[in-house]
Amino acid sequence: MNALDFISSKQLHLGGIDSPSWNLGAQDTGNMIIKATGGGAYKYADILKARLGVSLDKEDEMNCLVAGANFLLKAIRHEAFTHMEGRKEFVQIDQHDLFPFLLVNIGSGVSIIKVDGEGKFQRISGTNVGGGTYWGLGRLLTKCKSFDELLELSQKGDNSNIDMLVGDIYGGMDYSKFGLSASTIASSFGKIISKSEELMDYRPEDISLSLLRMISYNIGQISYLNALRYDLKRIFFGGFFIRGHAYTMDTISFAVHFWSKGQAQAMFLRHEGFLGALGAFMSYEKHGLDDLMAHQLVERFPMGAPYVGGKIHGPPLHDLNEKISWMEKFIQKGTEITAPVPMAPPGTTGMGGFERPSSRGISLRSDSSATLNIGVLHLVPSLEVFPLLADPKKYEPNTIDLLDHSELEYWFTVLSEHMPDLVDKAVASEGGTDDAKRRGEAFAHAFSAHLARLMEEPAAYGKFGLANLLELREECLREFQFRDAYITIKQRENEASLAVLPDLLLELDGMDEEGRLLTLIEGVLAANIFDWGSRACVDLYLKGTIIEIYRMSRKKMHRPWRVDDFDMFKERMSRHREKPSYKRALLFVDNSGADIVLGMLPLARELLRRGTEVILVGNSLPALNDVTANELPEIVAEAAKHCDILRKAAEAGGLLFDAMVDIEDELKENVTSVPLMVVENGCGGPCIDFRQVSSELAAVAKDADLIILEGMGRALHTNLNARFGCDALKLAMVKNQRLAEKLFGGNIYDCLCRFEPVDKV
Ligand SMILES: CC(C)(COP(=O)(O)O)[C@@H](O)C(=O)NCCC(=O)O
Ligand SMILES: [Mn+2]
Repeated sequence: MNALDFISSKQLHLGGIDSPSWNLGAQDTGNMIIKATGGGAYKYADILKARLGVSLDKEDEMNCLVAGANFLLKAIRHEAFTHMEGRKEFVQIDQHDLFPFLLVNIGSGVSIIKVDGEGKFQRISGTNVGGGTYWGLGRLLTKCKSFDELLELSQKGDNSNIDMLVGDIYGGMDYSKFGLSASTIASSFGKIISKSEELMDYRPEDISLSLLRMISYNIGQISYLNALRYDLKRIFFGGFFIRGHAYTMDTISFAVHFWSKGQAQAMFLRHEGFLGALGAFMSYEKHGLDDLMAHQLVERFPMGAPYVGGKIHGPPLHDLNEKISWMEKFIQKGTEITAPVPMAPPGTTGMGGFERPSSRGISLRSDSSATLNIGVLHLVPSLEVFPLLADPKKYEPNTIDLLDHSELEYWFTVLSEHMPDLVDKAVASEGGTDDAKRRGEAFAHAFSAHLARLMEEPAAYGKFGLANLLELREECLREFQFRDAYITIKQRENEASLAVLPDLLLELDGMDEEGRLLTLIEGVLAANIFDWGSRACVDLYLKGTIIEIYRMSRKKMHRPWRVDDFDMFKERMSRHREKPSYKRALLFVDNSGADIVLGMLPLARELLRRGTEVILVGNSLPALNDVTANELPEIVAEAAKHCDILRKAAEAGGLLFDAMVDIEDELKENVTSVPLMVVENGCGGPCIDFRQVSSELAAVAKDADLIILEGMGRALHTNLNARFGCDALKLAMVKNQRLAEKLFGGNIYDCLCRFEPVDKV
């Protein structure tokens, strides 16, 4: 009822109060049909019609379940995971090798479905002993008021008080001939028959645990036997009974593992609670979602649910303050529900039965109470897999695995400590108004709540690497309408760097080719120090001007660098004297200011001078002080004022169309240069995931034979281990002590110049 009031008050069924139908005041819902499935589609049809005027179009439950599962497994990265002894491990299913599989839906009863393809499935078996049995018997035998309460209770139980164990029969010994340990359950609830106690004499915790184990093992066993019948290796479990409950998943996994002797694997789905609803949604005709691919979907984790694509769906709010206070309440709520569920002290779960599935600590808690781990899927049809990845299936962008708790803890601290400075910059970027301050505070709350959630459960958002975490921070800023937190800093640094560019170019032009190439690479590495995302660098900026820091950084460029493939690169660059070494180079640029102006642009100029087409690849959206693709043409235009090579190339690449009004006619006629172009990468964070890049980038990449990745985000945090189908040069200064130690046994400010030719030089 509350939900209906809520929907109706905000007219959500009409698309929200800011939809055109709301503005027109015409709330004609006469023809509005919503696809629905399951028992609820029957139960709530009348009331939905009466309250909202919406009719339900009922879809077959089994069809929907299968369609939902197929969609998730094909379209969502790392949708499936295993859960053994409290450890969640994500599994990447190859969408071309998905079928056949067994889908076990555990609702009140259990359906066991063999899925052979899209719309091709068979209900091969089932059992009437399911979630309803657990809840029904549990309610009778304990005083629990809810299913979740019953589950929570089981975590504090000891089933050896209820179940008859092998050890009870054999005087505490194993029945080793059949591999049955003393703690194996011989008979669920069997111990009760030999005692005279009444129900009230048994602990509800123990009863709940025995029940849960009895039912979960039974389902696991029946499922495995069915998998065996059809020679299926993969079993996916879903349905109301599981609802992300770690202990239930462990028990089922254990049963499948035990009976199959490790041959079959129980898997679970991150979004399993949505199978039916998704399937019903998929049944709309012509929604164009049939051929969705994982690379076109971006999962985001907004904290302020009412912000969707910058629009606010919520009660009629009059000004931003109201939105923020609403949001703050929501965030408050979000933080509360991330508080860990109190756990039973270790050892009290004296489990018998199959060897005790030992879930570790807080991972026993149910995910179902935490709403923050469900992302919002954004369809971005223009995203594509980068065509130059050597093997997209093997590609893993993140170098650091945040599922490693010590890593997560470290980065949690780094990002938390960086928050005050980031909020300062963000607030200043929006004029430092009271409104900006409030949003700054709300942003800090939201991002902290995400961090807390992940600390509590590292796998809460699926397979989440450092790149995702850094992007999440940018998404949070955008969610609170900070368009570009470092805009002023970026502009200031661009100006200062452009002012000294002519001198640098003059110096470079006085060098021979070999010396120049080295100076240029040194220049890129040195200028990569301008990184407002690094704590150490931000501290440095308090001590000197941009140019002073740049000079100091240049002076410290002693070779050999920590990773130093320069000679190999130099050799490759001078291989063909008569024709260009490379036809087309993609330069993945990083920071604004000296980094782009005094580092990457001069390197681009060198490549152009040697006859290589250059494409500068910039971020689609701002992230820290990274230069965006939008900002690049203006920077190039300014630089081109001091340099013929850049000017001609930029003209050839169509970059100077508006910017250069004062080009002389003779120059215009004499466009013989190879082009310099700019494309966006499709990213909104400081790293790059090559499984999802802009189609524009994918298109120009097809003819590229060199890629240069610059900066920590793009060449270290991500892609350090990535292999490409063309030559790759990875350039970065390591601006973090721990990372330098961990990756290279080195120190902060060490440099990486890694050259990875496809054919060895
Ligand atoms: C956010 C960054 C990846 C940006 O580095 P960049 O790509 O600009 O070289 C980097 O600054 C970083 O990892 N910072 C956090 C670690 C620290 O403050 O030491
Ligand atoms: Mn950067």
